[in-house]
Amino acid sequence: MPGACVMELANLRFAWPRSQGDCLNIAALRIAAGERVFLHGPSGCGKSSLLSLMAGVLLPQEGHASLLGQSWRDMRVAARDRYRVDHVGYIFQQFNLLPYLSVMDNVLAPCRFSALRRMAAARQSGSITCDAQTWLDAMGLERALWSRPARDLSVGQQQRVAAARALIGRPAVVIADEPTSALDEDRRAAFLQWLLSACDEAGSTLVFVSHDRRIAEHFPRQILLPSINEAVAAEAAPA
Ligand SMILES: Nc1ncnc2c1ncn2[C@@H]1O[C@H](COP(=O)(O)OP(=O)(O)OP(=O)(O)O)[C@@H](O)[C@H]1O
Repeated sequence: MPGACVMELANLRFAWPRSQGDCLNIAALRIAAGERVFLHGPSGCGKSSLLSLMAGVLLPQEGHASLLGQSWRDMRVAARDRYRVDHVGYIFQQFNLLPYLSVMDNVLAPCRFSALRRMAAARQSGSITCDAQTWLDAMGLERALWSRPARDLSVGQQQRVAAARALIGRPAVVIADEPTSALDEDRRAAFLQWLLSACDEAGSTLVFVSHDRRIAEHFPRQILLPSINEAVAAEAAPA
């Protein structure tokens, strides 16, 4: 049984400033609570732009994008930023860790900005530090690394820290933009298993972007974002 609607896009049109045409033109897309969604398509088709619209980083020129029933357009910039950190854990392709901060402090960062995440983390695990430990353990990150600056870690280790940071405080949605592109095949498979299990544990909906169709089989729902000329998001048959 699909859960309540977490994300909704309707009659959405988005164009980058000074671009020739529309980047995205999506009639309808709904993502339900607890879904595992694999979003794919060729380079430049608009996957990262779509994630930014889902997370309220960008606003469409036309149509509607909402998270948990709240339209991004109805919020001012500061309110959008707060709402995003409250409800979205974002894993970036380049991790975006603060290199001079420890692994633990990087993971705790969302709790510094979001009272909601802070309270959820403390309620679930007893303290925000214990919640950070939960997710670092869930992502298989060795304890000896937790006090090290993020810049000392390997690419694969940094990506796991980024995932733990996304999961702390159990946000409604985890968005992952090409999180495995810098990992070799073994590390990619392990990262994916850790992330899927951790999202189950957190009860977070997962929207995962990748070029790599081999990953698709791990996701019950796959969405193909065709080239911008076709300008329609279509549900793809399972790979
Ligand atoms: N900041 C920007 N300003 C102007 N145009 C942009 C900007 N970011 C992306 N675009 C354009 O929007 C289109 C979609 O880009 P986007 O990064 O969303 O695609 P993508 O599917 O994620 O690509 P990739 O798989 O290569 O990461 C591209 O034509 C790109 O050149």
